[in-house]
Amino acid sequence: MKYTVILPAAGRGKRMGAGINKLLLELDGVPVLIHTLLVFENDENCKAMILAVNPDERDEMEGLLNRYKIKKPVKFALGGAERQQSVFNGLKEAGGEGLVLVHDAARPFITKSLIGRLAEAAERDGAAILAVPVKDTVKKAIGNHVAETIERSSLWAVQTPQAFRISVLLEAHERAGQDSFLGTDDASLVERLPHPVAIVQGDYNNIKLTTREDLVFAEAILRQRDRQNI
Ligand SMILES: Nc1ccn([C@@H]2O[C@H](COP(=O)(O)OP(=O)(O)OP(=O)(O)O)[C@@H](O)[C@H]2O)c(=O)n1
Ligand SMILES: C[C@](O)(CO)[C@H](O)COP(=O)(O)O
Repeated sequence: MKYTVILPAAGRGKRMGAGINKLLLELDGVPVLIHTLLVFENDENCKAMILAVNPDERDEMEGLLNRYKIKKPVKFALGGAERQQSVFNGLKEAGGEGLVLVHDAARPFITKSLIGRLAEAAERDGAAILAVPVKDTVKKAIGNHVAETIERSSLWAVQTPQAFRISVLLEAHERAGQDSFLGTDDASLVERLPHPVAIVQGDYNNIKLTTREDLVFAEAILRQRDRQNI
């Protein structure tokens, strides 16, 4: 099933500490942003991309799209102070019906097969997310002492893309705005409608480049893919 993908790309990469938007850092000589966009460029089910960007980075990003010959339709939306606002601004450019995916541009290791499985689930249930079982024990703290250990068997580490029927996501963002609710992912806005959200098994390689250590993992993933000719 065909979809439009919204790619929030307007963060400032504070935790990466590179002094620039981490999406402009290069992996194997190619900007992180382009690694991510090429997956959607090469997915025949992707109809169009909507990139939420910082105004001061738009020209540079547009130049990268031309340099790396991104041919699919790309619309630009205004990045917001929060990821949620960036996504909402992108959503307003997505048209009113069909399937929309929201994918962190900082997750360059997404694959067509994961996207396909996710889109199928969202087509069926109206909303679906990629997630992987948590591997560490997770605890709640009060100050720097343990308050509670969370039962791990039902915990998932959530990834993107997250996929939705456009009408569902639009209602969720509008409701969150009315309630001044700020979520760290789009699914949390849909859950509170309430609307069911399906979980689709993701991949531990589908990491979000957040801190410097992630760049080391990223280079290792690229080397592994080169060896496997992915
Ligand atoms: N106001 C924001 C914040 C984030 N993002 C995007 O949302 C994705 C996930 O955000 P995150 O990993 O937190 O990126 P940054 O906000 O750049 O990181 P930091 O919080 O360390 O500054 C990234 O592709 C980022 O560019 C965005 O479009 N608009
Ligand atoms: C959307 C997300 O990638 C799901 O894990 C995550 O919540 C984004 O968090 P960030 O702090 O905006 O990177």
